[in-house]
Amino acid sequence: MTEPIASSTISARGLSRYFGNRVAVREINLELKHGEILGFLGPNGAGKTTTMRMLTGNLAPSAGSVEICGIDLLDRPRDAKARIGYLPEIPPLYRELTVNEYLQLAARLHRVNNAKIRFALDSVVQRCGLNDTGKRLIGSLSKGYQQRVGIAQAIIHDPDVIILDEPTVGLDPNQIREIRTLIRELGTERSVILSTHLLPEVESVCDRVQIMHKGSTVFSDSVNGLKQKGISLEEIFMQFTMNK
Ligand SMILES: Nc1ncnc2c1ncn2[C@@H]1O[C@H](COP(=O)(O)OP(=O)(O)OP(=O)(O)O)[C@@H](O)[C@H]1O
Repeated sequence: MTEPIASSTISARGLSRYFGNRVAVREINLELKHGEILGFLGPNGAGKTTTMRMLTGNLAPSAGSVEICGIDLLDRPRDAKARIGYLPEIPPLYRELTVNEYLQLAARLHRVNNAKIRFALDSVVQRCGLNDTGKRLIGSLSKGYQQRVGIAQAIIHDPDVIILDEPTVGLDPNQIREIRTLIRELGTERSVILSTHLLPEVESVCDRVQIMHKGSTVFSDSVNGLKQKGISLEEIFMQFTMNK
């Protein structure tokens, strides 16, 4: 089937999620284009992970819609999900597999054509700096390298949208820098949503920022726009999320 030409890679409208009577996410709108990196911020419990799980088709919304490259995620989940790569907060790694075994498995799960698996694997290994680790057990790798493997599984099927939930948590400053560089590279040709509690990370890597608080979007702007106004992200974050 010919896909519609979509200007947005990801577009969420009125996305809400209730757990029993409690509202975790309330009427979120979110839009991203090719080559944009969005910093997704909010205090603990704001609803970021719940939103990202809905955007990736891992949690059904109570209301609202999500389109990935113009494809409705609820109507055509398989086609829409083929265009999304997701690194959850706890990366879905199998410690007892080697890096190569795991990435081959990830490629199959993402339905990469058998004839293209070798190429896909070589390309993510190169891209994520995993050369020389192919035969090592994932459980024996440092946390930084495990995180690279987590990102590699998220991009092995060459998705248009990459969603990363706190990808630098627990890493040392050198590892953080390396992962940031990788995210910047990925963001030049795809759309990336980056959830993080590190505000300097957003200022250095992202084009736009969206802040959630108590389930709702409370702020959204371009990072350059903030810089031009001479306002730091920390001031904005505190203004919109403290004592409210
Ligand atoms: N499966 C669930 N059942 C009940 N409540 C849930 C469930 N998942 C999330 N919640 C609630 O939804 C709200 C939003 O949680 P969520 O994990 O999305 O926040 P978050 O912004 O990602 O937080 P953090 O920064 O701590 O990861 C919280 O009040 C949380 O307790």
